[in-house]
Amino acid sequence: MAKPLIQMALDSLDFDATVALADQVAPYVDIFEIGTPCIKYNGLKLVEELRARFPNQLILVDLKTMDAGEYEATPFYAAGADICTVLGVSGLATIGGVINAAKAHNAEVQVDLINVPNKVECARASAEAGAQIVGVHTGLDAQAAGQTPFGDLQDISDLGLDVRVSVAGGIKQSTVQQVVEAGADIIVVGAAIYGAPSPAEAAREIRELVDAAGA
Ligand SMILES: O=C([C@H](O)CO)[C@H](O)[C@H](O)COP(=O)(O)O
Repeated sequence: MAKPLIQMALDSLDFDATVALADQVAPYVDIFEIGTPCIKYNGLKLVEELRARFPNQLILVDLKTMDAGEYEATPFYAAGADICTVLGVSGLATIGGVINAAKAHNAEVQVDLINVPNKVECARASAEAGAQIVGVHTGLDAQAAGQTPFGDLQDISDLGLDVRVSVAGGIKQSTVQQVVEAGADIIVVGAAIYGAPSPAEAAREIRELVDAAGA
């Protein structure tokens, strides 16, 4: 099994603070996620900036597309995104549109299972449609209501689909081992890094934990 990748969620609205945070944690992360509020606020310019600064990290743009898949995703791939997200609840027509846009740019698609009622069915259909990643995701609002992604992660990774499985939703140092053991290929961490007194130190700890758990 390949070592899981670490995805840092950049969830600030501030352009310069986002770039500065990315600089601090770059040695420890594999993927920069431009979070949904951040990409809505800052747009393509931030994708271009991070693409130019970080040739060694993948860039995921968390569009959470709900309609007009190909039309919405195309400029973000053209600006340098390696991965864009589309909502599982959008349906296969929209997911297929984002897959078309990704193919045209030799890039990838993540289907976000957030709030999907039948996650197993959606993950299967997304894999069959050609998505490369499915994301098990407990959003910030659901986390505030006490939910976690752990049960869903196990259900989706147990399917053994030909996709990578990403997990997001309040992952922190104490839950890294659990999600690696449950089969996560991509571990998304936001608040546990950007909310730490030293984001670089928190990212370094997460890197060590992921590498140790995946060894
Ligand atoms: O995707 C996210 C959320 O929907 C806002 O865009 C977060 O980036 C993701 O949940 C990771 O952040 P944490 O849950 O704080 O680790």
